[in-house]
Amino acid sequence: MSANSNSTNTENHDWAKDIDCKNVFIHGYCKFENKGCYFKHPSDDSIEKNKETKETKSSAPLSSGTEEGSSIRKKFSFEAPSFTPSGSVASLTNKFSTMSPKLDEIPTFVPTSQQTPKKPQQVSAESNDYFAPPNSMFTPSVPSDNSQPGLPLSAQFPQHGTTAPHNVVPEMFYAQATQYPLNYNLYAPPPPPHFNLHLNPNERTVSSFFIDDNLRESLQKRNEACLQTFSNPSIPDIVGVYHSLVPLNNNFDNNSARYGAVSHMYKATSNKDARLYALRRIENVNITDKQAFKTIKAWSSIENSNIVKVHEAFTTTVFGGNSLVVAYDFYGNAKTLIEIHFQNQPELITEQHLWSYLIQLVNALNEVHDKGLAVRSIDLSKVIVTNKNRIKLSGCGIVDILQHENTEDIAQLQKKDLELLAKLLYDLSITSIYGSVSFDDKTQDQIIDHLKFSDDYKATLKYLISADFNLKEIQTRIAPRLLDVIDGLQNSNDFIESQLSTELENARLVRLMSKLSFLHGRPEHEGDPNWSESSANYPLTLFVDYVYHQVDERGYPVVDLAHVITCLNKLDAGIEERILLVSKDEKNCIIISYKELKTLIEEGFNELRMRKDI
Ligand SMILES: Nc1ncnc2c1ncn2[C@@H]1O[C@H](COP(=O)(O)OP(=O)(O)OP(=O)(O)O)[C@@H](O)[C@H]1O
Repeated sequence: MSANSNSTNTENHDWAKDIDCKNVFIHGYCKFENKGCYFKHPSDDSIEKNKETKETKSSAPLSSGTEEGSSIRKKFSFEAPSFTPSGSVASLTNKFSTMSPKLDEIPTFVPTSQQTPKKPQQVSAESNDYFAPPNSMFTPSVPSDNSQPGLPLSAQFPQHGTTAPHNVVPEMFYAQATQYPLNYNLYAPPPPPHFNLHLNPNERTVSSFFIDDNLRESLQKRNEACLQTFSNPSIPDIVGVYHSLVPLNNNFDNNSARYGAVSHMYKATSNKDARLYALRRIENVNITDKQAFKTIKAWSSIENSNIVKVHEAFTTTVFGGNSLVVAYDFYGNAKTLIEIHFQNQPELITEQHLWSYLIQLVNALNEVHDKGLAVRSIDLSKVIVTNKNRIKLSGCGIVDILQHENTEDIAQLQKKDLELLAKLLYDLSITSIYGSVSFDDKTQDQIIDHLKFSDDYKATLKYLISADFNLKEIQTRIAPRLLDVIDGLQNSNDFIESQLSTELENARLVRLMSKLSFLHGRPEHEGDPNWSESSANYPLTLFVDYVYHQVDERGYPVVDLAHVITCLNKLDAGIEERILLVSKDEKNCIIISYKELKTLIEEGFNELRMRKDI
């Protein structure tokens, strides 16, 4: 019964004639119209019009090809830019139409996967009509400056976590819902800290059982970089004892010639020990004198945490023309200081960074100079960052080979190292005031005065650029700061160790779960008296139900990871605690300790392994 029609005919209802009928608003029509409802109804004409519109909308599928579909998508593209099931677009549209539809007129929601797949159109950066299947890695984006035609594949195709170039045909992503290695972007980030549950001291969240998200992501990226493969006819299959070369240069400016010749970096696998190595190749160098390699032995004997270890150097013609190749330790996903602090999304340089870099570089130089060598290539592009704030000199030994005829005194070369160190620190420091201070007509000392760092740091930097310092003196100067760096390193070490210990537990549990899975539910155990309800092994079946198959009082599955992990931990430890195991039909009931269960598993698993020998 319409609320609107409750009034009697004797009353004057003129006051209602300009007020829209709520039935039309709620149901789309008023069944009391012309039957006593005094409120305003839309004219018959407009109802017909609306009906027609609704029918067209619900019958025409909103495919990417229809004009209507694309106009609707454009209209709402800022709300749902990536993936909008057509049904929900239609219902949104209906919501915005003058007249709301009846419930049964709202088009049914059809998930995209059930529709006949349509060939996606070429995506252009100008268009907002993105197609991004759920779980895909494809994120439409404005092209990155690096994406140029003609570049090697690795440069053109997005790495995980980076944006895709705009001219990618999404077809290839269409078929790739699942990929290996995993797309770590699919891991949901933890909620903001203020959403965290207030836990009692004895309670833990599920994430606390596993490795920290950021650490896991960075390790995965590193593994992914190690597993990366590349195939291109321009790269030889085998170089010396190395094969499976993958170019590492993100910078395709072949004119950059820091060694006076064009250089390339590759990841490669050694045929000798199957380990990964970083090969630096210098193009077009003709070295015939064996004496050129005389320092390589000394370089390869250096083992320092701030120097990338040198392994060997040789010349080759497999790239076409003469090339010098030097093999180094490989660090997955390492970035140069330029890449970290000047490119893409540059990391802001803080005083903490600068002290830490200075201390690490002094450590590296100390070792090199003690061995009677000089680095001769300290440059922002020749220092790699292998972990947070952890840097290493990456191009050692090359200049010695390329300039073997240079007869300069080693003391002179070592002094130049110090100048290069000072220049590197100065270049990094002044980036913090780029744009805010004009460098014209200013001496380096005056520019340093503008830095927003501590007086201590500014004084040290001025001392470094005075070009009149030696390594021992600088070591004394930076000594007080060493404690901060050591503190940071120890904290990071403790953190990583604690994370490692959580993974250690997981590995233990995986072993245990594997043993359980080997035993439980084996088809050949069906009808086997050793696994019947009266057998000694029966508690294992009940235990698996107890751990994984519990239901709550309403019959819903209990999905409680904490329960699973607690039970498995107790089982692995084989403690004396006893549990009550009840069969599904509640007819059997067993009280058993974790210790006894553990013995059953061990015996069952050993028996399984022995079976083939019998
Ligand atoms: N030992 C290594 N292990 C892993 N990656 C490395 C190693 N040495 C360098 N890289 C990486 O290889 C890439 C190219 O290094 P390279 O030194 O050629 O830098 P660049 O900026 O291209 O220098 P240049 O302009 O001299 O070519 C960088 O991303 C760098 O982080």
